[in-house]
Amino acid sequence: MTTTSRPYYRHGSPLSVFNPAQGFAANAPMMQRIDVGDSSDDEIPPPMKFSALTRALLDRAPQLKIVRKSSPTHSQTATSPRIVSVTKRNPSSSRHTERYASSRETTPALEFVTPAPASRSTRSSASRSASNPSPALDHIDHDASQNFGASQYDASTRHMPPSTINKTRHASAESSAHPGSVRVKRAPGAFLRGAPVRRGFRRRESDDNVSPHDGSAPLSESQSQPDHEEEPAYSAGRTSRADSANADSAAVSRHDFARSRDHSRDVSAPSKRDTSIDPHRVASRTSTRAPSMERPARRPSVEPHKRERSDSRAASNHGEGLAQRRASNDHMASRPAPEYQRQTRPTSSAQHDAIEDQENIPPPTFKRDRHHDFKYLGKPEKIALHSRSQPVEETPMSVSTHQSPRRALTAISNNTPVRPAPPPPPKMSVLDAATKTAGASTTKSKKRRQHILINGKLFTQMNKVGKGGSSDVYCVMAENYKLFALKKVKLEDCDESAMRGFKGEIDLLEKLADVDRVIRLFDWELDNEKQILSVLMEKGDQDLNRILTIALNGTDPKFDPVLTRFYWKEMLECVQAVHDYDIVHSDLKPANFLSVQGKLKLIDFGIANAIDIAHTVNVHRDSHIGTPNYMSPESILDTNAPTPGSERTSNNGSRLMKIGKPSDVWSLGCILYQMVYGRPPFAHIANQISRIMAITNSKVVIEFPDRGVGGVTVPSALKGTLRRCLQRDLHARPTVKQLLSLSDPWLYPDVGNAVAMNEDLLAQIIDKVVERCKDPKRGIPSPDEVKQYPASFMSKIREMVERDGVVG
Ligand SMILES: Nc1ncnc2c1ncn2[C@@H]1O[C@H](COP(=O)(O)OP(=O)(O)OP(=O)(O)O)[C@@H](O)[C@H]1O
Repeated sequence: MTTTSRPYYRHGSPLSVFNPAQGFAANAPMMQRIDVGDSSDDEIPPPMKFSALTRALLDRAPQLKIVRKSSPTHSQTATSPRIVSVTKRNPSSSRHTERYASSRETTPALEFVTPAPASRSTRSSASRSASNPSPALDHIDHDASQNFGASQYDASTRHMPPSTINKTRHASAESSAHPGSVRVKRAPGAFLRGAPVRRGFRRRESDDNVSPHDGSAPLSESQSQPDHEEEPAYSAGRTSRADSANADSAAVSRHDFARSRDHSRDVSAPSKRDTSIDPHRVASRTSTRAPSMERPARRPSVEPHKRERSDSRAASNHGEGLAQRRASNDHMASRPAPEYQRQTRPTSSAQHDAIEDQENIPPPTFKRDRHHDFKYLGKPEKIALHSRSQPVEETPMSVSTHQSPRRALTAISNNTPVRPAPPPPPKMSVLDAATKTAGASTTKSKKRRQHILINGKLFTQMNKVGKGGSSDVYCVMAENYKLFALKKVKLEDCDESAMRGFKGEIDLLEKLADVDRVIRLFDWELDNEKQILSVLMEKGDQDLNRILTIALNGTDPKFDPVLTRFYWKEMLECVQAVHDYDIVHSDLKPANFLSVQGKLKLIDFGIANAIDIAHTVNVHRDSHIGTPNYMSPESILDTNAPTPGSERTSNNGSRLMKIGKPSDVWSLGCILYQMVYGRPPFAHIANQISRIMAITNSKVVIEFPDRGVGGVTVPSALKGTLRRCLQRDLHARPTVKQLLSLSDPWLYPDVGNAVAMNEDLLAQIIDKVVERCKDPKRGIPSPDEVKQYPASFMSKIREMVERDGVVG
């Protein structure tokens, strides 16, 4: 799309009324707003009347050109020469050559330079001719631009290759075809009112952007960059374009035009290209733009002084403008061609004529099918509805449906109430939220990460692993990442006996430091200020109480002889280790056996003591002793039945009792009983006092059922071990050393010549003996023969076990 000054008015054309004699100047805004680029320009003008001299020259020359140069008074305006070229060979083409004078005629003969009438800025539908498949029209376009003298062009046009004009226009006109052209209604009534009636105008993107792939002539750098040149308000060298814009935004009447001109600065909407030039300015305009002007319409008018300034800027900023054009060209080239630009262009003259004929029908701007319209423009329907809701007649601005959704939304938001504020952003990042621990866990986490110094060595306190009657046990990590157990004993509530007990425990642990079956003591520290005794020990995995709880309280618990035997032997090993040091633990219970890497170890020597020569030891017990389930009768009797005046009362009032190694054996027997039957021997007695009385009362018989947990048969050897350990007579109890001996049938059932026996096997043996006795031939067996029977039967049973794997 381009604008050229055309001094020629068709005879009889409504535009002919605008001549200087009638007060209309070529540069009058109204004139600039008139776009004669419509197809009406293509009408064949009436034949010209030539003088005699002219006709003589025409007769002489094979071809004649009449060039009308602008008059001096109009030369400063954008007045272009009018070149009339007459070609003899093809008279019919005069129609076109009259519109687009060509200097490339191969045989120019004569040229008449005639003063051009008052020029008017017109918007030439050069693209139409450029898009015309006719080669003649193509070169005519080019030549026409070449013939425009420098003085006749504004500054911007001067720097632009002539083809720019054609290129700019042809793509839009051809690709968008009917809806995009400027329409000047030539209704007689409208012209009588003094101005052509603008039926509608659509400025499309294709007017400014030329797709390099739309099949037209190759684009030069300038050709593809008319945008910055065309905007008078924001870039230099846009006079031509500004004229075009003025024409685009033609008002219906002079009154309308004047109004639009008065408010041109305020109400003019920048074209879409403006956003690429200065988004801020566009945004500011958008904010003040009336709803009807939300579309980037062309300026209704451009004041003359502004155009002059644009012209001067065009000259000085040509280099900059060129760079902008290049950048814009790259940008536009990278943009996908809109759908309408990909429309099939007519290639035949018939098609071209069909397009030309469309000017005679009402412009489709106001009667176009909505869906078709926006399919054609590639715009959302919502935007189209909004845009078209603005009646053209009520605004001096041209209303176009060509607007970006962004602009439409902006305008809508300006007219809508303030939207509710969005929800506040999250106060913390996703990572913070994911890693955050809230509430008590945070406190615990901080405590876990507490650093502790024990005799100058730094440890990191971690989780708590156990809790006793007077202490808490934590897992701590040394600087070498090894884990230890730290037992923290609160001494503030402890009396002297308790303090003595803790001191005795440390002494014993230091004494048993080399004993593998005793938890190892590494270090200890007494904090007198905080009254805390810290004991750093080897860390165990879990105590036997937890192991038994899991095994006995699980689903379908069953007595497991193998596992029981294993832990029984482990416990014996631990107790044997301390008994070897003549130390009585005196508080054996499952919780004091700790599993460390599969091996049980003893902990909690708080009331343990070295034994005296009499194999008894004075043990100080206070009230904090827990459940009596594992307490031996002698320890209970001594505790519960002190004899007045006896030595069983200590100086500080605590109970004093003499207990020895047999007491630990009783306690071991209680633990074994629990493993077989699921509970200690007297745990079924709910009342605590009754339970203690039952333990000490020799008349209360301890039951040893044949079936253990889950109905599993309890081996006789196991029951034998239980019966021996749980004797109230401490002297009758076996020692730990005996329980560990290879002769123990429970711990070592297959040791020696012993074989497993059951009732079936025994019945077979008895049947054999009876049969032998009933044999009349052999008679009653002799005494010597009877003496051989045991060895004979044992041999056969072993053979049977080895052969069949089972007895019987
Ligand atoms: N070295 C250790 N490694 C792992 N856990 C331990 C360790 N020492 C103790 N525990 C856990 O802590 C619990 C209490 O320990 P301990 O019996 O020594 O404390 P206590 O205050 O003496 O208890 P009690 O009231 O029986 O005298 C144990 O049952 C065990 O689960």
